[in-house]
Amino acid sequence: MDEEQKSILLKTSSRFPIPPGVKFSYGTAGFRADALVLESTVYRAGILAALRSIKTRSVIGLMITASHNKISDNGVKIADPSGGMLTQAWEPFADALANATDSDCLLQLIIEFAKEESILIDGHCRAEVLLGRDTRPSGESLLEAAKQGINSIVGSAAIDMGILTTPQLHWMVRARNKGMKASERDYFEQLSSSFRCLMNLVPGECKVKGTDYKLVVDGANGVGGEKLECLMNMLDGLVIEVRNTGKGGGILNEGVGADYVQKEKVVPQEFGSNDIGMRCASLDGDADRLVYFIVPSVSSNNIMLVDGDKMLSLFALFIKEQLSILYKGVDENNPYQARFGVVQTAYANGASTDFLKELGLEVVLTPTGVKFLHEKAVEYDIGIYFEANGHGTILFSDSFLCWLEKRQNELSSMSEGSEPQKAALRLLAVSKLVNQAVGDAFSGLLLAEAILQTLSWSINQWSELYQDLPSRQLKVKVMDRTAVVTANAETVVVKPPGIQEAINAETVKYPRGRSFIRPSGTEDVIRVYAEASTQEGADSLAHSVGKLVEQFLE
Ligand SMILES: CC(=O)N[C@H]1[C@@H](OP(=O)(O)O)O[C@H](CO)[C@@H](O)[C@@H]1O
Ligand SMILES: [Mg+2]
Repeated sequence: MDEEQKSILLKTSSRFPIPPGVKFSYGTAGFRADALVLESTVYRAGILAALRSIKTRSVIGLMITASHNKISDNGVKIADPSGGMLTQAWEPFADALANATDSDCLLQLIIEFAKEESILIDGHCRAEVLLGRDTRPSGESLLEAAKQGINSIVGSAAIDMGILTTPQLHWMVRARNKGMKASERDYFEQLSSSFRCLMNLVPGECKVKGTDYKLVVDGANGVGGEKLECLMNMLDGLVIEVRNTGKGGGILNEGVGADYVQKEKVVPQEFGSNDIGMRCASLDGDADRLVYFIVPSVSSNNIMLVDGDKMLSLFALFIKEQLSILYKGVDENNPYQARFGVVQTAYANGASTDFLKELGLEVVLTPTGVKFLHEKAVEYDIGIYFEANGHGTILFSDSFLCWLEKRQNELSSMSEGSEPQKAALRLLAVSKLVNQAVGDAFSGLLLAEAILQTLSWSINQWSELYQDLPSRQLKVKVMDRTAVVTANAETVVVKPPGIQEAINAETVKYPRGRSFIRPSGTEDVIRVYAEASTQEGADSLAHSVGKLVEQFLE
């Protein structure tokens, strides 16, 4: 590193001193904290993104968002060249950078890391970082900090893509690195044209018309509502009404949004008795999560939730069905045996896991956080992953897609319009509709809508795929959440000693009881999950385990 580069880093970093007494950690989904303490972190994440771009000789993404967190929080996460999350191998460097106490330490860290990773910071390797942010008011000044971080590595370009959903930015990074068109318009085009393709394949007798079949979407008062309004104007065969777009004065994630709806299981604001029985959906603050719900009656505020597990189940069922139709037309000696797998976390409702296994699917568990689920899902030809909260996607391997294209061409010349050919076309359309970089509420929504129409199902039929086991989630505030250490995809606590035995002793008291705890990676809390055969049982188990957390961690 030459002297000029060093002095630029020293000078710019001195403008972003780290706040005293805060420890930053690249958690489940990047750095998150009160926006007031984040400028130095975002500036440093900018440096990291530029270095990652030089190292990988690819375009990198930097997204400023705190998703479902409250509006005063913000956060930053990095998208790798594939469009997926930053490689976990760089997380310790991200932590070290964010916590470096002053400019000299920061410079030293960068020099050492660049040496270790053989990153040549000489101004000749050009770095390119795409920037996106959600609608949080703190986003603009944090964006400026990110730009300064990126620009402090000589030869780097920061490209502001404006206000975006998280999945849009990840999609753009992936598209750029694949040499494809990567504007927001291209993203909307890809989604709307693959949706059109699926809708054109809906059997004639299943086609529904008119506004009776309207979908009502809660936009969480965030970026998702605004962007969905753009997308829906490009869609045929689906009527969407968006509420909580953020324009009506509502506050981001306050009493609205997918996280609120899924965790509290109550009606979001602006929804009520007029919506009884309607198909409703809720996005989270950066539109990478989606859940569906129904308002069942006026008498209570409760909803009937169709969560990520049920979305996963619908998608898995549909894909399995299309594969079996497709294979019917394949030469027995030469079928492509697609490896089809499902990835969930410990938060998946036990009933969903049973359902998926009964379908004959391979189900694996990973720790919470898309980075873990995604990493596992890419091992399959078709890997579906979903968190119960509605974050997930379906990944297709290149080799399977290549075979599928070829097979589709054969089928169209041999038996145009046959069921196997339609199945091939549907699977190809799904691979384009579904964001291959990261979970995307818009992809999920359009796929769910297309499948419901193809099967001619109501949301009630979907919901009845299986009966959720009653569950409850709680958060417990403790002195030090890192005192809880888990293993086996977070299903067992190994520290503090003794707590797992105490949790077991509580759990056995409840029929179909299951409970686990883990430190949150996005909030300063310990999360408690409990499941049992009755709601009272789940509530009481969660409560008792919450008490254990207090006892063991005070
Ligand atoms: C129980 C739960 O919903 N946890 C969420 C939440 O992570 P925590 O580490 O639990 O705070 O935010 C993550 C990022 O959005 C998401 O991936 C994850 O599923
Ligand atoms: Mg989110």
